[in-house]
Amino acid sequence: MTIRGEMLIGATALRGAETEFHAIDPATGAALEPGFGGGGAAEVERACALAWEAFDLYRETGLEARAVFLETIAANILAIGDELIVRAMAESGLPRPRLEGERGRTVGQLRLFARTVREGSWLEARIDPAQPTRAPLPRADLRQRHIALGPVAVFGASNFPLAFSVAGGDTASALAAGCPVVVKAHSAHPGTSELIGRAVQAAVASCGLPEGVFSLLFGSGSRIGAALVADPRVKAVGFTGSRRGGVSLTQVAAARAEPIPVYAEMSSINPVILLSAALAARAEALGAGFVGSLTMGAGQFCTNPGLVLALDGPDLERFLTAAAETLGGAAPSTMLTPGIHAAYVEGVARIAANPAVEVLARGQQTVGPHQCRPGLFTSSAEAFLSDPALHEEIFGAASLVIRCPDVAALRAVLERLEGQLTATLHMDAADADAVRALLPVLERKAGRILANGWPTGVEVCDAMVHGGPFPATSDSRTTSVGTLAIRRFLRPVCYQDIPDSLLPEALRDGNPLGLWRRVDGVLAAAGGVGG
Ligand SMILES: NC(=O)C1=CN([C@@H]2O[C@H](COP(=O)(O)OP(=O)(O)OC[C@H]3O[C@@H](n4cnc5c(N)ncnc54)[C@H](OP(=O)(O)O)[C@@H]3O)[C@@H](O)[C@H]2O)C=CC1
Ligand SMILES: O=C(O)CCC(=O)C(=O)O
Repeated sequence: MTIRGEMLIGATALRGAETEFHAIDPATGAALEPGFGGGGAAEVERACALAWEAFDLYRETGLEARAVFLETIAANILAIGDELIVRAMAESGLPRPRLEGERGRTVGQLRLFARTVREGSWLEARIDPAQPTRAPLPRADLRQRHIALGPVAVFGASNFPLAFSVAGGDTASALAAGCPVVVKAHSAHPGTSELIGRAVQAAVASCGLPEGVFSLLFGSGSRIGAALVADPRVKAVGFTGSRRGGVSLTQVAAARAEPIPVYAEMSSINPVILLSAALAARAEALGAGFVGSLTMGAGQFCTNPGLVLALDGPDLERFLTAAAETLGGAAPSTMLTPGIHAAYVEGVARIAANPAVEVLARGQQTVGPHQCRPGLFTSSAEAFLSDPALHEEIFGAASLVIRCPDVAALRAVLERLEGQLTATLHMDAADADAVRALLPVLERKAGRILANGWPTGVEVCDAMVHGGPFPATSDSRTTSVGTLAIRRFLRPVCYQDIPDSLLPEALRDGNPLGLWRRVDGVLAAAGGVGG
């Protein structure tokens, strides 16, 4: 497939007339061909108009047809072959095995949403049959299902050019819900975006769907991205990226005549708590395991363990010695973009210059442009509690270990944290009482609580929560990974006394779709109301 530097608007491909830009290979700093033309107001208008035109038709596609569409996107992505991996490597600096794994995750995610669509429980069909003889007042026939919100704007993430980008989790869940999608591609990987975008566009055509189900725009976030979020036909937003970008988009969305939800995944330092018995039993192994998680992918995961908390003492020293030794041998690795690299260098310099912080270890010296040299720092609970600068995420392989004098200080540090995607406990049986005391705090702070593991590497499944209170996300009630993500793009509608022949199939007598439905308070696969 040739990368042409073109945006995809419905069934057409066109070159934007705004400022031309190139992807940069972060491993060399060289500009990659071809150039991409940024889009402008006309392309936003066209993409949104087509999406709106497609909406009513697409949201009522049968469950089987929609599932086949998602599976076709997955097949088309695989059919691109190695060209996709080669281009993504050049645009992101990420290594081949990581990108091959990410492609598998992307395709698996689309197939998982196909299964979810077919199964249909996300429609949450509820039926409260009429009670005409109820006293003192009769009850009407009331039936509820969920419908798609409307066209969704998706912002591709820099750190997952496949799994959180053009056909990533936000797009898969929005399409599964019945929402057309307009993607604002991340400017760091436009070639990868075009390849994937063409795979989606081809699936729209071969599945006979309205062309506006999918469009892909290039250009500046603050112009074309903000214009997309402001467009009245867009009804929700999915975003993964910086706190500043995410907050800015929530403000654009809130300032609209009709405010809309923004599901922005932004910033998290993912505290890891080393409890005393676990630390005593395996401090060295924990130190090595921690550095493995910290340095994976140059630390460019929003689940990266950026903060470690433990009681001060000899066992923590053992952990720190092992971690420092492992980290000291860690090779530098290329970061995603010159901008992300510059932000990392600046963040590390800032924390290293903090008088309350000790530099415990740095990784091997860098040998090429835009490389991340890992860093491990320590400080005290007292310093952490009094200096909000120590709470800030440094995107990359840098982490801060806080020495806590006692459990009360550890708890105070946790209480002071902002919202998190994850919180990790390393514990043994003898730590159970401490865990019991900390769990209520962790539940308030984080979307996912782990025991004896590391937070990087998110499973895509039904039970996953990849979310959390602000600033981990802008809306803690949901997740951006896993099948529950579909809920972000749905809303309930209740049908009162609507004749059976006019009801959506999901709610008709006889249960023609064979759905799990709550009928008169009882959840059942079939049964009640004639089905
Ligand atoms: N939470 C997480 O998982 C991640 C966090 N980050 C953090 O973000 C920093 C920068 O990384 P990056 O990936 O470029 O993230 P950004 O938030 O800068 O960009 C993400 C996307 O949003 C767009 N955008 C940014 N700001 C705005 C805005 N004000 N209005 C509308 N659209 C906007 C960008 O457009 P454009 O193409 O113009 O840049 C891009 O498409 C990192 O150093 C890191 O701190 C990064 C990746 C993931
Ligand atoms: O750790 C993962 O697999 C996912 C992390 C993530 O969502 C992110 O970095 O944006």
